[in-house]
Formats: sequence, structure tokens, C-alpha cells
Amino acid sequence: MSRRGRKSDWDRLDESDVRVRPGKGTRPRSKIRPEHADARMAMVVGVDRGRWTCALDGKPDHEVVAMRARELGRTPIVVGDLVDLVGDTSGRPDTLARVVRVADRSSVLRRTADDNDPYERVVVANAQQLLIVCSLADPPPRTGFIDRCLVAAYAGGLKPVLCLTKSDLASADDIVEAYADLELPMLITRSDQEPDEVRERLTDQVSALVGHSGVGKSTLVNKLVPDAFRAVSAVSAVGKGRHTSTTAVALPLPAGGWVVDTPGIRSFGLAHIEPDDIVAAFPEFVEPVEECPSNCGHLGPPEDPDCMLDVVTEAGLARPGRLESLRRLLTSRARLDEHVD
Ligand SMILES: Nc1nc2c(ncn2[C@@H]2O[C@H](COP(=O)(O)OP(=O)(O)OP(=O)(O)O)[C@@H](O)[C@H]2O)c(=O)[nH]1
Ligand SMILES: [Zn+2]
Repeated sequence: MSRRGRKSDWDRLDESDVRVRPGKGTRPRSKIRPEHADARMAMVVGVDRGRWTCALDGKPDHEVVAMRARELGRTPIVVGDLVDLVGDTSGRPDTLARVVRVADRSSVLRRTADDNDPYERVVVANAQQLLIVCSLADPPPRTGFIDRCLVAAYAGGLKPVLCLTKSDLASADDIVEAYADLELPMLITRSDQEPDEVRERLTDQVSALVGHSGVGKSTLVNKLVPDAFRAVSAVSAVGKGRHTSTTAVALPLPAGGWVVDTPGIRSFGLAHIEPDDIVAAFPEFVEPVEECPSNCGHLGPPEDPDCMLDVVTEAGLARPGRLESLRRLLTSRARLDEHVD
């Protein structure tokens, strides 16, 4: 596939999302067949072996368990998907609704392929933000991991936010400096203080959370969602009766919005990402790369000696720090084989 002119998935989806039927005011375009005119909208908050737990109208107080309607075949349905439900949407025990339609996605996060599954599958849909949780000490911060998360966020259409935990153990200065040019929101937390800033950022948003084991993610989630543990067990217990682990779960925030925890997902898939997908997150570089040689990876010399990004930066049209940051991300994508995390 040619890189030039290629549109990212979420761009295409965004376009169809905003297309509204002429003369119908604010009514969104819908592909529902007439017999499903009474369908109810819901957000998927948990998935467990052929059963989807859905929050009716996107509200946490009315959960409905659903199966996938036959007409959808094997259409993937993941946490964060906005779906239309028909059938019994009462949410009473032992009732089952049917998902008859999955809305176009505004963002996607894919997990890495692994030994059990060679494909990078979407694990979270429609999250607006990716909260990258990283401890300042114990374990020490890994910029390689942060960079890979940034690439996944930019390429998937999510706004990355860096959450630096355990600030009682080490200073955040080095990390803050390392990412200063990215215009990346950074929140600094410690477990003996309330995470008010984080709370504010997450309110009314759907935010996916990622972090290595031990960085203090559970500690943070428990402060943000007071009954998080109960919510997770409820979601995992749905479906066919036995408790199984889930790949992602959306937890409602008391002030509105959702955090999507991704337990068991070690890192996000980057194999499908093209250099221009990352460049798209740097507005000042989008036009210049149009003038690059057709196979330019934008890394600069020696790999890409004729990259236009060097030209515009040397001409003072872009900040060198921004180019450096962009190239670090491009390099972390190019080094997939080395697998830094
Ligand atoms: N000093 C300090 N310790 C913290 C802080 N936050 C969490 N911890 C400790 O770090 C350890 C790991 O915290 P968790 O919240 O379990 O980390 P996690 O990222 O959820 O790790 P997993 O449960 O393995 O996925 C625990 O012993 C916490 O008490 C903090 O802000 N400061
Ligand atoms: Zn280039």
C-alpha cells in the first residue's frame, strides 16, 4: 500500500461518523434495518466469551448482557464499541439482548500479536484518551515503553496523557524534560495524595489505561473508581457462569466518563502503523512530508538523507526539539523487532 495519500482507519471512520442525512437535522446516519427501528444504543463495557456486557444509553446504572445477532457474523465487538441492542434490554438476571449493529469507531487501540494469536486485534474502541501510567521509581520509568504507547495513541486516534506515579520516591524532572516538546499533558501523582488532576482529566471522557505491572495502576484506579474491584468481578462473572479473565473492562467514574483498564495486555500493536500515521500527530510536519521522496521514512540522514523535515527545521519553520521527538517515535516504530518492553 502506498504511504502517500493513504488515510488512516479512524480518519475514514470519522468522516462517515459526521456525515448526516440531509434534512434530518441532528439525526445520525444509521444502517439499522427497518425491523430494528426500536433498537437501543449501548456502550460495551465488558466482553467474556461470546457475551457482551453493555451500558444502556452509555449510562453505568443500566447494564444489559447481550449476544451477537446472527446477521453480524463474526464482526468483532470490543469494549468501548457503541452498539444497537434489540430483544430483552431489561437487564434482569438471565435475560439476553442481541447486538444488531456496531457503530463506526472514532479510535482504536490494538494489542500486540502473540503466540496464541498472530493478529493485532482491536481491544478498545472509541476511547478519546490513552492514560499512560508510568512510575518514577520502583520500577524505574521506561521511555521505550512510553514511546510505544505514544505511537499507538497517535496512530489510533487517541490523545495521550502521561501519568507519572510514585512522585514521593523520585523527581519527575527528567521525564518531564524528555517529553516537553511533545505538548503531552503530564500528571504527577503519589498514593498518599488524592489524584484530583487525573480525576479532572478523565471526567466525561472514555480513557484507556495502560501501564506495566507494579507502577501503581491498581492503586490509582481504586482511588478513581471506589468500587472498582466489585465492578470488575461483576463484569467477569457475566455470560456463561464461570469466572474468566477479561481483556479490557470499562469502569464508570463517579463524576461521569469511563476508564478502560487493560489487564493482561502487555503492549499495543504497532506493526500496522505507517510513518505518516505518526507524523499526522505533528501538525507542522504534515505538509512538509508531502514533499519527501516517496519511500522516505522521515528519519533523516543516513537513512533518509532527503527528508524535508530537516529542510523545514533548518529553515527555522519548526522547532528542533519537536523533530527530535517525532524521530524518536518513528525510530521506536522502526525497531519493532527489538521489542523494548
Ligand atoms: N511509594 C509509593 N508506592 C506506591 C505508590 N503507588 C503504588 N505504590 C505501591 O506500588 C506497589 C504496586 O502498586 P499497584 O497499584 O498494585 O500496581 P499495579 O500497577 O496495579 O501492579 P499490578 O497489580 O501488578 O498490575 C504496591 O506495593 C503499592 O503500594 C506511590 O505513589 N508511592
Ligand atoms: Zn521525510
